[in-house]
Amino acid sequence: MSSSSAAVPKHLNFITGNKNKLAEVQAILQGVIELQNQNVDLVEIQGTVEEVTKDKCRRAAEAINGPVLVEDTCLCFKAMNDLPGPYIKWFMLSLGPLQMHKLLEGFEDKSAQAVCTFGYSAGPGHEPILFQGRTDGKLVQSRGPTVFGWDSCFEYEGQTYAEMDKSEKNKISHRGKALDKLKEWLGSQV
Ligand SMILES: O=P(O)(O)OP(=O)(O)OP(=O)(O)OC[C@H]1O[C@@H](n2cnc3c(O)ncnc32)[C@H](O)[C@@H]1O
Ligand SMILES: [Mg+2]
Repeated sequence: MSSSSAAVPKHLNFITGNKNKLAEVQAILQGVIELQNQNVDLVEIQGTVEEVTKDKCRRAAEAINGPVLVEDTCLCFKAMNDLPGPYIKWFMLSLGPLQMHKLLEGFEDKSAQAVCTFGYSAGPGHEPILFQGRTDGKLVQSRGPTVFGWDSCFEYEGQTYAEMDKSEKNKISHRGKALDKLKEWLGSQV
């Protein structure tokens, strides 16, 4: 039997191999809930971001045999009907942040949307619950430190994510917005 209902967790076990993601999630959830981390290499299927995150969450719950939090991040270009979306990681690995803007060179519309989807499962057999945040911006030539993924080529209100202070990014970011929803859910559980 599959169920999403479960008591509110005392801590969250965030399964990710991405240190930069982990650092942001730790900063945003500080003082809200205790965060643990395990790095499990999870297969990521093809599909919509919701399908990818749910599947990732189920696999993580089975691998750990317990409650898990996972997250999948997309970068969607309007001119490309939302591609690369969940496949942005492979474009990042292949092009890197310095060449990413070339993807939209032939298009006038540089609009991009960053999408972050967290999935929480209370354990194997428990249906994942999703929390999603979206931030609109545009794809630009890299500006700022190239520390985290495509931060230096995603511009939001005149600044790239990489040019912002971390705390500033976390306030308006796709991840910050998704975690606002997770916090609201945690607060609503008794
Ligand atoms: O283990 P997981 O959590 O899956 O970590 P990952 O690095 O594989 O992450 P994703 O599958 O979600 O792929 C998203 C890609 O986008 C990058 N990314 C994620 N969040 C980002 C952010 O806030 N700013 C810039 N790049 C980001 C990340 O480095 C990946 O290349
Ligand atoms: Mg991944």
